[in-house]
Formats: sequence, C-alpha cells, structure tokens
Amino acid sequence: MLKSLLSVENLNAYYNKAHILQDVSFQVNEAERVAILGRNGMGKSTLLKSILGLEKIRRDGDVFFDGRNVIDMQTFKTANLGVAYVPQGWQLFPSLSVEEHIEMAYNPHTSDDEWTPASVYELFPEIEARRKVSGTKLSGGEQQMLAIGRALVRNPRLILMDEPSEGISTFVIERVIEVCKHMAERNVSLLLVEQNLDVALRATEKVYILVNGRMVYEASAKDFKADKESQNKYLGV
Ligand SMILES: Nc1ncnc2c1ncn2[C@@H]1O[C@H](COP(=O)(O)OP(=O)(O)OP(=O)(O)O)[C@@H](O)[C@H]1O
Repeated sequence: MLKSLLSVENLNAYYNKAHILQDVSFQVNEAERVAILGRNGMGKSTLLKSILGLEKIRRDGDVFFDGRNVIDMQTFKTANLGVAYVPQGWQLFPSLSVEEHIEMAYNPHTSDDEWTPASVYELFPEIEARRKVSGTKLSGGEQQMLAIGRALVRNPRLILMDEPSEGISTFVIERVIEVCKHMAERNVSLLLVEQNLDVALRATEKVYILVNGRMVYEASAKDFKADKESQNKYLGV
C-alpha cells in the first residue's frame, strides 16, 4: 500500500496581507515523484517555501511530514526530519568551494544506500573535476548539479526542487531528469516545481496545478500528458 510521506491539508500562506496560497491540499507518497505546475506567479515557489517555513511566510493549515505536523516548526528542524531543498537560482556561496558545499551539507546515514560525497561525485563527475572552485564560479549546469548534490548528501526522504530546468542546457536537463528517477529508486521522494511541462511530465508520476494559489487539478503525469484541453486551459500550451 502507498504510504503518505508529505500531506498538506488546507494550507494558507501570506506575505504580509497578501493571501497567496488558499486552502491548498495535496500529498506526496514515499518514493513518489510529484510535480506542481502553473503559470508565472501562481504560488508554486511559495508552496515549497511554506512547507519549510522559509522567508517568514505566515502559514496556517496542516503540513504533515512522516506523520508529524511541521506547520509551526522552525525550518532547520523540519529539514532535519528529512526534507532537503534545491532553490530556484541555487543559492550557492561565493566563499565556499564545491567540496566545502558538499562536506558542509553531508549528513551521514547508517543505511547501505546512503548518499556520500563520493557517490554524488560519481553521479556528477563534472563537479568533481572542479572540487576546489568557488560554487558561484561554476557554469549554470554545474551549479544545478552542485545544488542537487548538496541536497542528496543530506540523505533526505523528500527533496523540494524549484525550477531545475531554468538556465541550464538541454544536456543538463536530461541529466536532472535521470537523477530524479534514480532518487525515487533509492526511496527519496520528489516535489518538483517546474514551468517546463515536458520536463515535469518526464521527471514525475503525478501532477497538480495551481491557479491563483488554489489547487485546481490533479492527475497522473500519463493522463495529463494526454489531456491537451487541460494543458491549454491551465498552462496555455
Ligand atoms: N517575498 C515576497 N513578498 C511579497 N510577495 C511575494 C514574495 N514572493 C512572491 N510573492 C508574490 O506571491 C505570488 C506567488 O509567487 P511565486 O513566486 O510563489 O509564484 P510562482 O508560481 O512560483 O511563479 P514564478 O514561476 O514566476 O516564480 C506572486 O504574486 C508574487 O508576486
């Protein structure tokens, strides 16, 4: 039976008086890959940030992670329960090398299939070759690999990934899609925010659509791929 890992129930989120997310509910199961789609400004990034309690967003509702309600929990505590974040624009540090980013994030695990710095370098040899270089001196594609590698070595159970296809080449996009599938095989769930419909449909199994902060649609990626009418209605493609 599918076991729920993340369960968001009637989540509301506000920037000061602006009410951005409105009674949003959805689920991510263990080892499941889920995409949140929607046009610009619909609240996708705010949704990821609200799960972690970033940027002082005011929230109400319930966010259950592995059965615990994290709605009032501090960000670092939720992260320590096993939630990692790959932000839009990567948010790497100019003063830290590739190696330092990875070592600082590494959270050793006891299981045999843990992610280690070595296994991340095996996955992304491009960044291993640049271990001593500042994170922000890398190309866009390499920065994306580093941001994903930094999330993997946390050994999380869920990765929140914001627009990974933005600003990178089609070659790196293909790599990212493969990594998303590989992660789920290793029991890491994915919640992906993505503007690129093709990437979202290939990287995930289930899609939800946000319109003006409300969840208006839910389907398997396979069904949404065939549902051209909804693609046009909600995404204008
Ligand atoms: N820090 C902030 N302070 C105030 N309003 C914000 C802030 N960040 C985002 N917003 C507003 O919240 C709404 C949702 O933005 P959000 O970035 O979540 O949308 P999105 O669907 O991720 O779009 P995009 O793909 O353009 O990032 C928008 O109206 C945006 O202007």
